[in-house]
Amino acid sequence: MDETPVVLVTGGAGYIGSHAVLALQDAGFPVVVFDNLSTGIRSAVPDGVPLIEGDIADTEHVAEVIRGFQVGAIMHFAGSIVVSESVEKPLKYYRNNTQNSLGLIETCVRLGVKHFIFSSTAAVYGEPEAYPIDEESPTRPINPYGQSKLMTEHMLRDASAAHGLNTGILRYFNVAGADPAGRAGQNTPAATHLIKVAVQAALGLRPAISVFGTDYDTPDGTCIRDYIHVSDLADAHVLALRHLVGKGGNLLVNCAYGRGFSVREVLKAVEKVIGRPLPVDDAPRRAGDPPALVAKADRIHGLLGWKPAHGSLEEMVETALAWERRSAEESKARRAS
Ligand SMILES: NC(=O)c1ccc[n+]([C@@H]2O[C@H](COP(=O)([O-])OP(=O)(O)OC[C@H]3O[C@@H](n4cnc5c(N)ncnc54)[C@H](O)[C@@H]3O)[C@@H](O)[C@H]2O)c1
Ligand SMILES: O=c1ccn([C@@H]2O[C@H](COP(=O)(O)OP(=O)(O)O[C@H]3O[C@H](CO)[C@@H](O)[C@H](O)[C@H]3O)[C@@H](O)[C@H]2O)c(=O)[nH]1
Repeated sequence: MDETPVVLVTGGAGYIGSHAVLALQDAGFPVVVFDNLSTGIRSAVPDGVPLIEGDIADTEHVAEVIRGFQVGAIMHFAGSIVVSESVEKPLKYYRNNTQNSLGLIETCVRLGVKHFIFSSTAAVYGEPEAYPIDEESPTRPINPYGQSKLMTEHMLRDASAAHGLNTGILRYFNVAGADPAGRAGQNTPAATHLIKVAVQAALGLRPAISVFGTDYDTPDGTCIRDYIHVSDLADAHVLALRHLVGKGGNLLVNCAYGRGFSVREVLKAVEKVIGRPLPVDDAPRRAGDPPALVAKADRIHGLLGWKPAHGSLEEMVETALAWERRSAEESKARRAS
């Protein structure tokens, strides 16, 4: 058994994928990144890691890379990720998240790649009837993004049963923060994520931050989410891969800490870190947003022995802020030269 197979990371030039690449490297796995750079950036891929620029829709290109690098495992991060956009452009999401995943899964089965780890999402749960949400909670997505991901989960489950593919389905809750050592962060300039937008507003890179919806049925009227630090999430991927390599089979886990913060609580944490008020305005609800998503996260601890190391909201804000500040300084220096 090859205990450290070569890992093909689709979407490895993106936010979470680039942190997973670092975690894989730190753990001694050889890595290849495959990315079309639609939202990812070249510089997010560490020196020495091959970056193959291509689209996962091009299954022959993917197959060539799998053969060429003798890939033994896939971590599939590539996808379209903005919930509200998925409501406006659902077919983009079914194409990029569902159809392109189908092509990738088929290619893996055809070429005998043994392990497949998939970036799924809390959005598969829709508007849960009970909290906290465990992995057996009903999956009834309320937006095309969540639906497009759930369909991929089903394909993986069935492909595993029929073809013996080992699968790890990781349902991420809200991912935030940046590598504490400053090696990676969230680069997407048009990112829509709350903590990213808030730290950009804190640095004056945006005029203000809007609170989308203040009339939800939650204690302060704003949406509640279970935020997870991206480096803890990246570590969970390495543990999931080791689990599949060692034991085979299938894994379905929530990736979260099991506690929720409202939008207003997050903005307060940012204000505490920067030591002054943020420019905040109240705005209408955003399409496709469920009021609350908070996980039961016992399974990931039990099955993988996962021990989060960066769980405080302050650390998520601080690392995101440090990354944003550095990126802003670097682009200022580039413009000046
Ligand atoms: N960010 C979150 O809070 C969150 C939560 C749950 C699940 N996820 C999932 O995690 C994964 C990574 O998300 P992220 O936040 O890093 O997003 P991201 O946009 O930073 O990364 C996605 C990467 O995939 C690449 N890509 C997209 N389509 C591609 C294609 N057809 N072929 C090749 N490359 C392609 C992009 O260039 C980018 O580098 C996504 O699948 C997303 O659905 C993210
Ligand atoms: O400028 C902003 C940005 C966000 N929000 C609110 O903050 C919460 C979190 O939003 P955001 O950070 O955009 O994340 P989500 O829409 O919850 O989606 C993220 O988390 C999901 C899992 O819970 C993943 O599936 C998605 O890919 C990922 O984008 C929501 O209530 C938003 O309405 C604001 O009020 N103002």
